[in-house]
Amino acid sequence: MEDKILEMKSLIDEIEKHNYNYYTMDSPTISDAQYDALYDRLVMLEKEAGIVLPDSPTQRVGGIIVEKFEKHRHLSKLLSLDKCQSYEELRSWDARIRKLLDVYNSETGSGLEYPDYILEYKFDGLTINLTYEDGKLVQAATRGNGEVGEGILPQAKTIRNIPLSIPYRGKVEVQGEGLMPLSSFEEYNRTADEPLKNARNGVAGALRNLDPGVTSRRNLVAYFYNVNYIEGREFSSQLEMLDFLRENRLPVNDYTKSLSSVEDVIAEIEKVKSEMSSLDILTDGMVIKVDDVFTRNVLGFTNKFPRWAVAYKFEAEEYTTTLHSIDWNVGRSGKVTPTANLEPVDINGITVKRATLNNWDDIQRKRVKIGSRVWIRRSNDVIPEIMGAVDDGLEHPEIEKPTHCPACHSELVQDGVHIFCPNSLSCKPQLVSRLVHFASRDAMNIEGFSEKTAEQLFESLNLKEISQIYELEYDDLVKLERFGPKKAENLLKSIEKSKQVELAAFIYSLGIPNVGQKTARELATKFENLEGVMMATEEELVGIQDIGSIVAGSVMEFFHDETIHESIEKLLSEGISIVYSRPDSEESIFTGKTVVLTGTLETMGRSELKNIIEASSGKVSGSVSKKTDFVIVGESPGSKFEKARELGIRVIEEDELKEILKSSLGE
Ligand SMILES: NC(=O)c1ccc[n+]([C@@H]2O[C@H](COP(=O)([O-])OP(=O)(O)OC[C@H]3O[C@@H](n4cnc5c(N)ncnc54)[C@H](O)[C@@H]3O)[C@@H](O)[C@H]2O)c1
Ligand SMILES: [Zn+2]
Repeated sequence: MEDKILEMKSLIDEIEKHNYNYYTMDSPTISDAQYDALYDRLVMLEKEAGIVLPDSPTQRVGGIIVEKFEKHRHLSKLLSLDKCQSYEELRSWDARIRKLLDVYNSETGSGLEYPDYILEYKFDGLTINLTYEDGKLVQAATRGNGEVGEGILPQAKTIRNIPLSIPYRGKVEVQGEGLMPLSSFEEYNRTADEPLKNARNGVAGALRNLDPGVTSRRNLVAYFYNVNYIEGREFSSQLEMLDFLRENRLPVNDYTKSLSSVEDVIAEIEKVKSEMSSLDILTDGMVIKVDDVFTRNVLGFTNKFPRWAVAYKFEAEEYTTTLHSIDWNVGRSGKVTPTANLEPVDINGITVKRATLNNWDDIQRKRVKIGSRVWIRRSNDVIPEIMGAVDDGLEHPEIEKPTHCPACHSELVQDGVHIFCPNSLSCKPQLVSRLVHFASRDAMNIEGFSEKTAEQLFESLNLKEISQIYELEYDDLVKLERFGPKKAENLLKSIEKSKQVELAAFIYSLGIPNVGQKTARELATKFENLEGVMMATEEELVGIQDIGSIVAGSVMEFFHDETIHESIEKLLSEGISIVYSRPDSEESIFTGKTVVLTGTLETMGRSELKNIIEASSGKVSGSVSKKTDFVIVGESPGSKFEKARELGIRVIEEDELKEILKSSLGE
């Protein structure tokens, strides 16, 4: 008995910790199946011991409500659902209901019939409870702890199929589920700088985000399935309730099935199960509800679940396998990250041999060791993630934290939770992936520049700096292995072609940390020229829709670096010319004029200024003559400055230049 209570206490602590991670932080650290195993064990112990400790999670719904949201007390408690995972359990649930009704009938002398069941999808998203008053949407809330939820009205309003007003005038609360369609999820991840792990995290993170702009960009949908509270109206069945929802233009999923026995329910589940994977929304099972409301009232509730409904959960798409070893790899930014080598396991026809772990802290937190059995979750075709280790009671060797770079053996440095190889100048994987990124299709688009090519250039031609790509010569290339005259020529041609580049692609090619293609495009649209991006202030940056302080910080820090300025300058002097696609930015005071540059400008390189002037059809000339219209003067100018004064040519100093550029580029 003592032992049981001790185990219950430790399970309660552990489950509470997972509840917090799951419901409050939206970032579970173990799989649902693992969680359910802990939970079921606790339920079993409570049954065996006949004791329920006062703080047991089996007596409560949901998680902790965070302060940052306004609180909303639900007009009627939002419950969880009892669950079953096999048809056997489903049959006993049905038998229990029939027994309860038999007892009711014999005690009251009524002739209540065995119920019809309504089958619905079990949507796997985040519960939303909407409050309408006088036909107006006045609140939206999460389930929270069942009694009090978090007010997320501005966030919910971004969901396009939620009506802001309904015909029904009485006070009403309707319950449904917010979901991120898989198509939105894929679309989002295609361009996101920080991809979402799965659609469920996508919706929870979006609705519980203080910035409704974030919610809006995730393109969520919602489906409603319950009238939780209503004034001035009663329903006699679930079907009638669903009709009410539809009449009030609340989105109700097309799938609802009415069935008259548990065997019919099972047959129907078998049928829909096979079609589930083609749905655009996540479902993790089916919900079976007694249709008749009077019968529901007879059956009643436990403190956590209605007795008249149950969730049939599909087997989770989670698998276990053995972790053999960890590879540490160096990325473009020098970040050293772990990849696990696994005993191959088949997941829906795909053989999985490798999985990610985020960093060393993540390995510790998940208690993953060499030889552990680990849970992996397939997250929409990307390389699967390790969710945690199975506690098998065995001692396994720890995974060691690397101290030296696996590629160049430099001593590693820790920055926050990540470790980095500081040798950015000659650490091969860093350079190779930087070259590959630079040449990639969405960046400079140098056709035929593969990873293999980058490695060859690094190894055989000692190519260490990106600008050296533009100094490659036919004679160098042709003698490389796997290269012949044709291939050498083609590569040179595509290198030449890449010199005309759009601003967004050029920004992307620089590989600024946290700046993906999408952010690069936004920067290009906002600033319209490279100089603007390089000089951007924090205020200007965070003013852009999708840019927060982290990305803004990355951009500023990147351009703060003198060596970055030099390498950009080098690229431009190799003949890279940025195509400014905004047509009206071409008209400026330089249009049709001849300009001479002298001295050093603080804020931009010469080649860049030359590009800007040429983009507005101006000409840059090397010497001052009577034909010169302007002389732009920087720090320590040469004799051209004097000549300009002699000839009375208009001199533009840097401060004035900035003003001109700002106004001519339509700031
Ligand atoms: N991995 C973890 O750390 C962790 C932690 C806590 C919870 N969990 C997971 O969450 C589960 C428990 O969560 P829960 O209490 O939210 O229960 P649940 O998600 O299993 O089911 C109840 C909820 O289903 C929703 N639902 C979807 N479709 C519905 C429909 N058609 N009709 C009625 N309701 C519908 C409702 O919002 C309801 O509140 C656990 O079994 C576990 O899988 C995981
Ligand atoms: Zn290194």
